[in-house]
Amino acid sequence: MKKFGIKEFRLCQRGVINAALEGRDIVVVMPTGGGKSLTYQLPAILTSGVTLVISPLLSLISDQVYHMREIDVEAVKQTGSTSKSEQDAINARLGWMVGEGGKKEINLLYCTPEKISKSKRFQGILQRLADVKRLTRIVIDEAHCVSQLGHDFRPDYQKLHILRQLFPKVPIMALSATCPPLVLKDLLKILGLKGTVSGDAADSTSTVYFTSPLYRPNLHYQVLPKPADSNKVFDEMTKWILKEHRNDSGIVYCLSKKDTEKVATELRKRGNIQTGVYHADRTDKEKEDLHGNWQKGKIKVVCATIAFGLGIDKGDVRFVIHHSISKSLDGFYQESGRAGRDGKDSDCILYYRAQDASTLSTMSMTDKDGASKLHAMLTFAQDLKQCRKIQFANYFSHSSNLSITSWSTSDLSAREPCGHCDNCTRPPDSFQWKDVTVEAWQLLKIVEHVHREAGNVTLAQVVELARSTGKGTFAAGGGGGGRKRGRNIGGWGGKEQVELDLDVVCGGKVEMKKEDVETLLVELLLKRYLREQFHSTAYATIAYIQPGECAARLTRFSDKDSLKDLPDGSKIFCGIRTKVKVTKSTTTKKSTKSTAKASGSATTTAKSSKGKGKGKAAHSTSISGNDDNGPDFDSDIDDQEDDEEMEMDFPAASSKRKPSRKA
Ligand SMILES: Nc1ncnc2c1ncn2[C@@H]1O[C@H](COP(=O)(O)OP(=O)(O)OP(=O)(O)O)[C@@H](O)[C@H]1O
Repeated sequence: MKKFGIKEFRLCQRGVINAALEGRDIVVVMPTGGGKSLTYQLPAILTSGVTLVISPLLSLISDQVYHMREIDVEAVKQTGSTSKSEQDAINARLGWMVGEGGKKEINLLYCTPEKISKSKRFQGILQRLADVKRLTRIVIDEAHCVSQLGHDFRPDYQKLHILRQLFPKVPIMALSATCPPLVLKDLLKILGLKGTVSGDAADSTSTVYFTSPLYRPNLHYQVLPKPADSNKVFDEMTKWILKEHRNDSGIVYCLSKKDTEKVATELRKRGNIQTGVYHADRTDKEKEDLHGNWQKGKIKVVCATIAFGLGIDKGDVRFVIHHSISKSLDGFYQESGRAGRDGKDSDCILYYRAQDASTLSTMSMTDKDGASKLHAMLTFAQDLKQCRKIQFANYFSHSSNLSITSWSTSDLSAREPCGHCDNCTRPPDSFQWKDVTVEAWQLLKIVEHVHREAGNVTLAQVVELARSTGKGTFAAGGGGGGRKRGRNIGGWGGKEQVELDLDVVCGGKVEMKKEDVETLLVELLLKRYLREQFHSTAYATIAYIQPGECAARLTRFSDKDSLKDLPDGSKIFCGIRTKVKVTKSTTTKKSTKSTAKASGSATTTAKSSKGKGKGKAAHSTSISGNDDNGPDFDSDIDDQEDDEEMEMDFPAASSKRKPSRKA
């Protein structure tokens, strides 16, 4: 333990290590940063022979090998990018281990799944080691990747079923941070493992299953309002970092490659913060340099897309900021979970502006269950009342069938509030739980009217219309699907600017701040009073707002006054921020004031919607994989040529797929 610099075991580490030393098949599900690596690294140096570790990413493998060598553990890697001479040297050492030995034994042999499935030569070497009982155990990191039911399916992981066939006597250890019951069942089947028993009731043949609480009390969650003006966002982010984490390491997750560059530049410019950039278009050399400089502390804050992170072994990340919401709560949990892996207090900050919902929804529309996943993320971001821990627990117990008890710790049950997230510490007068039935009715009447006139409006345009004084206009004739659908003005595709008289349509202007109207619109989308209709042009995909299946519950009323008699259960309530928010410095346990105001415009990908209203208000998003504004789903997978066969690039996995280019 001294070698690894740790004083005591965490969570179920001791149990896993003992089971590994007994040569059992094991499945370990521990949260990100829980300390899974130690559970095979320690047994690897306590037993003779080689521990084979299969890992999905080259960067993760390099990181692990680097750290092991730093503490004098004999770790090597065999991937498609390992040079021929290095491979020969490693193979020679493995050959000695099969024979008399005599040279320094290899403890840990890291490789990619491709190396196993595609290199017969490598399989042959492992076979010889197994024959003489020198292949001590096989570790499969991120093991949920074997299952198509999980969110990170990798076809080459599925081919790992050959391990049990080739090496039936070598124990297998499958590690994951996210393994819902169905994925676990699939994983056991694919890897040829027997049914599971828990660590404390382990009979001698079953697979031993260890799981740890998913709740990490050292992570302090806050959702901060994202200002409309992107310069204000940069100002506030800079101030926050300098005040709370001046010399700490952190990550800022951004939606697009372009955003990562911009955020890095602005933080450097405004606060002299040592930033680095990571996304799929960076060269291997640039990525490697960044890793090195980040580990050494020369770079403090990495501004990155989600391509950065899986398996990054840096314990002292004191904060993770999301510049925009993630596409799912699963993604957000994983990304923010890269903070505080050393167990110390760390901050997870989400900058949220309701209008970002439009950007994200166009990006998620091609994903399987994209809309429902995004809705869960939005529900989390909009919620100003319920403890973040309880929200996570509820979400994961429903979406993944994970037992609610996964969120219990020895001193806190899953249903008890954490006491330190923004919602637990929010001063009661900083937000109002407001009856907004009248405003909701007004917005629905506007959307209904536009729809009836065969018009198309985006979320931003509804906000503009609702708050306009006098008469607003919208573009009709775009095939909005209403009664007057197909209205063709001035030839093919022509559109007519139609006036909307707020007094007539909904009894006047909506008396709410812009950002509150945005928030209410998202609330109405989440509650199915509104729905989104996607429209693809040659340049972008646009999310238009239309009446949803529940709209008639309110639109059946012809005037505001009739709403007064609605029972409370039929009214619409929404959490509205009322004044300057007090944020807590979770690391220093001090209180600090955020100057954030809940106003704002999307800083994301607004493109001209070509004739849809006035370009400024139209909110649309490109989902082209080549577009620099697009999301970044690359990962540093092993795609180098192997000694015998080409290790193919991973075909697009469900959640890592680059969205198809819209022609
Ligand atoms: N018992 C312990 N005490 C203190 N620190 C520990 C302990 N075990 C592990 N760590 C540290 O915790 C950090 C995270 O460990 P590790 O990389 O193994 O997490 P993980 O579970 O593999 O996470 P991920 O799912 O992100 O890969 C590392 O910096 C590691 O050194």
